[in-house]
This record gives sequence, structure tokens and C-alpha cells, in this order.
Amino acid sequence: MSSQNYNLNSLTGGQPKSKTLPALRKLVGLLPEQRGKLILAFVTMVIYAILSMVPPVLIGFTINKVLLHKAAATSLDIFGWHVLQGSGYGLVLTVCACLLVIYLVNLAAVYLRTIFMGGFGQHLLFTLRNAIFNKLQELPVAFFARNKAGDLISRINNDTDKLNQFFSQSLMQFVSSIFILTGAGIALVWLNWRLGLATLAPAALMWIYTKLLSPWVKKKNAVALKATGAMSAEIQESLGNFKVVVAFNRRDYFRQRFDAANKHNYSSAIKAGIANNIFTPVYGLLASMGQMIVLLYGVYLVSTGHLEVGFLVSFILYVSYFYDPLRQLAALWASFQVAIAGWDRISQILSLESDLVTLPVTAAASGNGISGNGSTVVLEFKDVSFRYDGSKDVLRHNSFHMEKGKTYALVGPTGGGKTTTASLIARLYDPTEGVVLLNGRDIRTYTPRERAQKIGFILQEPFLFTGTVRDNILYGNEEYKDYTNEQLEEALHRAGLETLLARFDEGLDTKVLAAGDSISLGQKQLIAFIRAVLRNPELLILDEATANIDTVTEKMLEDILRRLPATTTRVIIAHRLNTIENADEIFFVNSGDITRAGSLDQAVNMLLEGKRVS
Ligand SMILES: Nc1ncnc2c1ncn2[C@@H]1O[C@H](COP(=O)(O)OP(=O)(O)OP(=O)(O)O)[C@@H](O)[C@H]1O
Repeated sequence: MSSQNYNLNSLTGGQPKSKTLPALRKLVGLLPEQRGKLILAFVTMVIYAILSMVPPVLIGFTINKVLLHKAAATSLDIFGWHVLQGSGYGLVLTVCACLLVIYLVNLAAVYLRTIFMGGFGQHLLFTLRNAIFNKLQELPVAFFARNKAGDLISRINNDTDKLNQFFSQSLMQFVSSIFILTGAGIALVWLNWRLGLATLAPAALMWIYTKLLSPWVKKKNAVALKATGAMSAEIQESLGNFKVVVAFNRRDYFRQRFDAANKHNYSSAIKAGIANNIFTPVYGLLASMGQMIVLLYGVYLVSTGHLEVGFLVSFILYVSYFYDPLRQLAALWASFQVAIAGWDRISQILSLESDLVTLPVTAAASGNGISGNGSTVVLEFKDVSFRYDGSKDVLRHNSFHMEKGKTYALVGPTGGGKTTTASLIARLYDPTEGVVLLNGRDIRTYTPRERAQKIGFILQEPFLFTGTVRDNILYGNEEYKDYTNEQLEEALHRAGLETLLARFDEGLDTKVLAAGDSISLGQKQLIAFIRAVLRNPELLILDEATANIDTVTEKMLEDILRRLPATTTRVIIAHRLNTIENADEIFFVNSGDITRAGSLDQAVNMLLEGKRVS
């Protein structure tokens, strides 16, 4: 039984959980092959940041030298280092030439960065979508019973795209802004620590403001993404059931539901939008305060002889080098919060593990595989109880066995637990208590592939894929994969299935649409039947598999079932009595119990009286 909580929406209750840095590290870890490019992009950013720090100090020293120390202006020395040669205006020209070189190198660095990062976002998007989709293929039925397909689709499409937007458009700007402002901050303190610290004071306020508000911004974004997922689920539900909607004239009902979901999505998107813009104006104000401080305190320091005027110019330049990227960060921070909220929703899926793991044979239960009368036992329930997540017991302490080659029927009232019993036999779920043995071995020790080979399950609502009858018959069947149509028809003939194929106008090439109605429900059941029988399973489960089939075709199916190898065990769930009259044994399934009913008459009595025979 599922010990894992598969309900994604109850995992965090919409609350964000990822910490920024670990989340980033995990994301980058998804793309090991991109690491080299990321490092190169990182190096270009460091070069850009370092070179960007040079012009203000060069300009400051030049102004001081040329305007304040005219007589000695034959060379430029910075902190005792002889940097440039030249006199008077010639020195200014030389400095300008140096600045031009720096600007050009920086230009090249930005281009290189763009090249290295080009496609990173798309690559991430591609990898994430693959990773989620593959994870979905691994998860058990219980996961899909707990989550709406529309919400899952929204996670694959919409949430991954939020990450892509951040990574392709904002990440590099984000990181380079951090580099530049760090460099400018160091330069400010280095030039004059008093003025530097005073200028940086508003940034400390910004940091506190950001720290306090970030969780709120992230939460608003998480709610908005969840609302988009809910809207997508609403669309999926109404499109998936459009016939019922039309037949019951419930268009208004779905319209209202969609309207409510759309309104919620709209209002939460507006709230997220407001939250995302909360930083920018305040950052702008604090940046202006930084400039005011330079003006007030800087002019004072110059007038009292504690600072040279050239450095005041350097300061003014560095202040904008510091606060401009910070202002940019304010805008980028919001897109970062959206991306992290998207990542939270994605990583919820990625971190799930199927609890239907394959156990090692040695650790698991086993039986002798022989019944009291000496027949081979193919399936055994040992004290099995089962309940779906959070609901009452559907089965309680049931023990029984099924022998090789026999036909068993499961009967009982609607909702009695027949499909649940069949699902446990096919290990779509694990029992809450007890154990299911297949060929005397704990069913959990078989790999999914082995299980699928041994057990054929024809579901109550057969699901078909878009393609042809051939594609659907061969789904998951490696053995006949490379057969030509003629060879496959031959194989169907051998299995006695060719009469069923005749029910399709274009035979194996008949088109099938998963969502549409290109074929009838009965034809769908025929395809599911052929698909299961062709695999030649040891155990074949038919869950109401003939409910939509005419009596002539049903007779054909019975014929085919009879011609199955003598070793095939059949488990038939049916409401129609004629379907089960040939069963060797009948089980009555109701109110948590699976009881041997003995004869068909006895089973009918139990069904009519609604009571059990113990
Ligand atoms: N995925 C699920 N989650 C929670 N409860 C479920 C789930 N599937 C079935 N149930 C409940 O388990 C009980 C048994 O259902 P089950 O489908 O096994 O009955 P059944 O005998 O096959 O009915 P029917 O003849 O209508 O097919 C019912 O009360 C049903 O509501």
C-alpha cells in the first residue's frame, strides 16, 4: 500500500519550499554537459566585472593629475604605480585610448557570454520536460488517481517555461549585476572608506527589505502557478468529458466552473504581478539616496581637504555602477522568484519515488505453490487487506488461492471491490496488509516487465493510443514488434484471433484516435482483448471485458478463451451470468470479503440477498 503521499497539491499546500542556492545547484546539476559553457560564461562575466571597475578610478586619477597637479602631470601614477606616460592633454588622450580598449574588450566579453549561454534556457526546458515526463512514466497508478492531468500538463508546459524565461533572459544579467555591484562596492570603500560606507548604507536597507518580502513574493507566484494548473485541470476535465457535458446539457455548469477557475487565475496573476513589482520603486528611491549622500558628504570631504575632486567624480561613477545593477536586480529578483516557484512545483514531481519497488527475492515472502489437491497454485492472497489513501478498508484479511489453468469469476455488487482485487493481482497497488504471491513468490519480487509478461489485464475502460489497430495490439509487446502485417495476421490466426480482426474495416491498419470516437467501445474492448491474449499471459484478467460486445462476438471471445493454453489461468469479472457460467470457481466480493461462492446458483443467491456465505 502506498505510504508515500502522492497528492501534489497537499505536499506543500502551495507554500514555497526551495532554498535559493540549493535549488540553483540542483538545477545546474541536471545539465552536466552544459557545465563547461556555464564556466566559460562565468569567466567572461568576471572579466567584464573587473574591467568595468577600472574606468572610474582611471578618470578620477586623471582629473586629479591634470587639473589639480598640473605641473607634475607628465605621467599617471596610481597608488605609487607608474601606469601611463604623457603630459597635459596628451595624458588625457592616452587615458581615453586605454578606456576605449577596455570598453571594446568588455563588448567582446558580453558577446562571448551571450554565445556561451545561447540555448541554455531551451536546453534546460528540454531536459526538465523530459525528466518530468520520464518520472511520470515511473509513478504508480495511485499518483494518477490523486492528481489531475490538467495540473500535471501545466507543470510540464507552463512551469518549466517560467524557468526557461529566467535562465534564457535573466540569469546572466542577474549574475553579472551581482559581480558589478560587488566590485563597485569594494571600490567605493577602497577609495574612501567613510564616504564608501555612507554611500552603501541604503543598500543595507534594501537587503533587509528584500529579505523580508521575498518569501511573500514567492508565495504569491506559487499561488499564481497553482491557479494556472487548476485552470488547466478544469479545461482538461470539460474537454475530456465533452459528450457527457453536451448530453446532460451541463455546458453552463462547466462554463461557471471554468469562469471561477479563470477568475482565480486572473486575480492571483494580478497579485503576483503587484508582488513582482514591489521591489523596483523602493530600489530606485534608495539608489537616489546613495547619490544624495555622495553629494552631501562628498562635497563636504572635498571642501575640508579630505578628498580630491577627481575621486569625487570616481565616487559618483561607482555609485551608479553599484546602484544601477541593484535596480536591475530588483526587476530580475521577481522573475527569479517566479522561476523558483515553478521549480518547487516541478521538483515536487521529480522527488517522488514509486513505492511499488521491486523487492529482492530473498527478502520477500514465498509459498510452496502447491494447493491441497496437488494442483499448481498460480496466485495466492495471504491475509490481504487493502484501503485506498485516506478511505475505509475495501478488502479485509482475505486469503484464497487460484490454480493454474482454471477459470475464476469474481462477482458481487457494484463497488464491492472486484476491480480492486484485480488491481492487486496485477500489482497496480500493493496490499495495505498481507501479501500476494504469484507462482509461489511474493509478487513484489517480479520486475514490472516480468509482471506484464505473466499477467494480462483487460481493463473495464480500455485505453487506446492514437495510431492504428496494429500499434495498439503491439503496445508493450516486444516479441511481435518487427513483424510485417502478414506475419502478424498469421500469428493472430494461430491464436484464433483473426475473427476479431475481421471486425475492423481496414484490419490492422484501421485508424484509432485516443480521444475521439473513430471506433466503438466494443471495438476498443476487442483491441484490448487481442492485445492481452497475444502476449500469451499465464494469468489473464478480464474486468467487464465483454460488457459492450454483442452476444455473437462474445461467444467468439469465449471460444478464444477456451482455446488458450491449458496452463493459462483466467480471472473474469462480470455482471452477466452467461459470462461466468463456465467458471471453475466463483468468488463473491463484497463488504471487504472475498468469499468462495461454490456454485453459480449460490453466487446468484448471495448477489440477490446481498449477504455472504461464510
Ligand atoms: N482510486 C480510488 N480511490 C479511492 N477509492 C476507490 C478508488 N477506486 C475504487 N475505490 C472505492 O473502492 C470500492 C471498491 O471499488 P471497485 O472498483 O473495486 O468495485 P467493483 O466491485 O469493481 O465495482 P464495479 O462493479 O462497479 O466495477 C468502492 O467503494 C470505490 O468507491
